[in-house]
Amino acid sequence: MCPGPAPIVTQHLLILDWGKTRKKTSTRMGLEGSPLRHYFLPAEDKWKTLLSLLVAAAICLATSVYCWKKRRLWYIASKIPGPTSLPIIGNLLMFATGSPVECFKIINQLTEKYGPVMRIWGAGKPVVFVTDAESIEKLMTNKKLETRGRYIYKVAKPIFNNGLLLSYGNTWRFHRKIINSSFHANILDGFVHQFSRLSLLLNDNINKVSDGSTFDLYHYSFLCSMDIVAETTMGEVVNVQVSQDHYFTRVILWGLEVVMERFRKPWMLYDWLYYVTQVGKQTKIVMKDVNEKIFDGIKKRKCKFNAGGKQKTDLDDKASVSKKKLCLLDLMIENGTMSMEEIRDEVVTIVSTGSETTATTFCYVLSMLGIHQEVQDRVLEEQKLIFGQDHCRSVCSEDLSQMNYLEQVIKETLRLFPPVPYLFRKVGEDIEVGMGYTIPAGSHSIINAYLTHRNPEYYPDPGSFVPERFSAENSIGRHPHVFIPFGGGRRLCVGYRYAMLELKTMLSTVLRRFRVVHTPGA
Ligand code: HEM
Repeated sequence: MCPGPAPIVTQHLLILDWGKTRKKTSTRMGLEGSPLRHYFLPAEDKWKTLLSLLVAAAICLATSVYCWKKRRLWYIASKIPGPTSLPIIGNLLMFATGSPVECFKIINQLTEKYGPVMRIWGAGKPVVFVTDAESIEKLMTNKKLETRGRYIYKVAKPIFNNGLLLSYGNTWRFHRKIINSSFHANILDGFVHQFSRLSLLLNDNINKVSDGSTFDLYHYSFLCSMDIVAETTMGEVVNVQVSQDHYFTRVILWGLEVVMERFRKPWMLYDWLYYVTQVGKQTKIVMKDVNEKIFDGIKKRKCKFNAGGKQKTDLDDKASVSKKKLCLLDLMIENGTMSMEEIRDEVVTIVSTGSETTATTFCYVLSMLGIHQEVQDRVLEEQKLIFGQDHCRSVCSEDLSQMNYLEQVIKETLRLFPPVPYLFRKVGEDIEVGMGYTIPAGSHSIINAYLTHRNPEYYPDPGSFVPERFSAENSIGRHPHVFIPFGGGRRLCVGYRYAMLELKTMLSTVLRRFRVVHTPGA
């Protein structure tokens, strides 16, 4: 076959290019016309070339080693269905809008398309989303699955430091044991009168603004749950419902800002970069102020504890627990093994995780009751059976144990609107999940609670609001891992019983006094 002209032209151009370069170099060196002129480069150019070659070789070597190490992870993950991706950046461009709502929609669409075990790529790492009971159970019960991953850790570290949410390994196990015992049933029972007193303040606030028009309920419910969690954790009367300003409110609102900012801008994960930005500098100032105040609070409670003769509380002795009027901080101090910094981390973690979630759920429950008036009527019937016509009586723990229907309403609301829709886990060993797929060690998995709760296989007619789904008889036979608003496994929400008692108290107090009405389009 006759060679075409194209390669010849290409070679010719190449030769011409080389010729030009050599000519320039040899003219500079005075070697014009010498036979050596083709072989010499100036010393500085030689070093530059050598250095460039070395850097290129090092990059090639590092890339090859990285790819070699990751080959197994990539191979196993590539068997899981998911969208096609670009080299290095994976599927990150799909989420470039940065809007949480858009990202949420995209993930739901991808899961619909690729199935209950779906994989995306994020900068060389597979991220696997699961929504089926079998996979969730395998993930939740895996002993090596106890960290939420480096990304979550980095994002939230400036606020929570080594609190329960972010810690892992022995530190987490040790602290979790102490905090689990602080949430003992007898301690929680003792909190109900505080829940009730502070919910009455919420009623007063709602009363001031409920003139028949709409208002921002979240603002008031957030202040109330803030008052509740801060008082039961630190033992201090915080009263943000009255004054609206307290260091706890500041740290939580600031914390939410920081977490969202770092989540949206991955380069902010580098501390050296983050702390020179305006937000980073402000975080330092806010946290310094908050930490000083929390340390003060801890010192005061320590003094009180020491003055009381350092007697350990027998948590099973209900009478002595209620007499002592303990807060969660007291039990951490009593334990005696946690440092001031460790206690601070846990206090900030509990106050932050315990306020926003309950306030959001409270608002969703009232929205559902506004839309479903017949459900609100049933809730009120149950309240009448417990309280008669008394709209103002305080709630006690015996009352709460009778609010079965209200509990079903809360659970159905949490099913439809879980405040934590995604549960993050770093996979420590290969895990065989549903549909025969394996999630390889080193990848990230995200349990999609939102879509699991809306899977018609587990909840027929999933979009409808039907609290009766959670009655005792209708719950028989339901897979334990398809209702996961509080997560599950070893990292199950430590405050889930606290949250249910608090929500029931707040809702009972408000619903006995006010009728919630839905305003279409508001
Ligand atoms: C409706 C209210 C609440 C919801 C929906 C909720 C939900 C969750 C979820 C989904 C997790 C992660 C579980 C996992 O990864 O498997 C979690 C963890 C946690 N929650 Fe809650 N929560 C609520 C209320 C509370 C309250 C009131 C407190 C404290 C007073 C609290 C303290 C915590 C803590 C400390 C963790 C970290 C536990 C650990 O990793 O060991 N939460 N919560």
